[in-house]
Amino acid sequence: MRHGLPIARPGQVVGLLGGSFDPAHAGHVHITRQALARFGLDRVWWLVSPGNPLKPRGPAALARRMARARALMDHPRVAVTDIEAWLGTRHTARTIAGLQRLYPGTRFVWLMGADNMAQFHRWEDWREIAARVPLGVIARPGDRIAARSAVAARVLARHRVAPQDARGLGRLDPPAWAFVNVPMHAASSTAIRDGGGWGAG
Ligand SMILES: Nc1ncnc2c1ncn2[C@@H]1O[C@H](COP(=O)(O)OP(=O)(O)OP(=O)(O)O)[C@@H](O)[C@H]1O
Ligand SMILES: O=C(O)c1ccc[n+]([C@@H]2O[C@H](COP(=O)([O-])O)[C@@H](O)[C@H]2O)c1
Repeated sequence: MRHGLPIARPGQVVGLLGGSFDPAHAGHVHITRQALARFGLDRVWWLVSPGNPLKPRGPAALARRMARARALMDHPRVAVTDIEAWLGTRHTARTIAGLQRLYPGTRFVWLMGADNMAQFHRWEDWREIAARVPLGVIARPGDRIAARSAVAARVLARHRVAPQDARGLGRLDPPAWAFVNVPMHAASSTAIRDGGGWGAG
């Protein structure tokens, strides 16, 4: 897959890691590897966003972010994609609806760091997202408690899957979500931008 859509075989479980990736960093690579193992995923697709609808400042050019992400994420079961630009979506609910139409036999899991779980109730149609796909939430320094006490975590409390059962997450019918307390990685795009640029990972 270079440009356009990646291939998924029917029945595969594909984790979707949406992000600004402005720029991609070692934390993204770390959580991707953790997600493959802990959530029993066959594949992970990075969805490099045209722009987070909640972030006031637009990110760097998509082509530049894609190039950086592809240079960094080198794994046979991971694809770096610009699917949202291709679909013309930037709201996750619409992206997932589009992917489910395009890949009717594929099971998707939405992946996110604990910081995004804490904000999840502010996303457009977040309840629809939780009704469409299981959610795999990964620990992030400083945000573990916020994620587990988040509005969405409370609303979805009875659908939470124990961490030891998270490997089967992709085979469950939504709503279902799991929080996994993996070894954490402190990298962040903000820190890289504040540090003066995209030179370091
Ligand atoms: N170090 C990390 N640990 C856990 N999750 C992470 C980490 N870095 C990024 N993520 C998750 O990856 C996804 C995409 O993150 P994003 O591209 O916004 O990177 P970021 O470092 O959070 O960027 P920014 O600092 O600009 O907000 C989000 O779900 C985010 O929670
Ligand atoms: O759909 C929304 O309303 C929405 C609001 C905030 C963030 N998101 C998505 O969350 C993912 C992570 O965003 P970011 O900027 O934290 O990397 C990315 O795929 C965004 O499109 C989606």
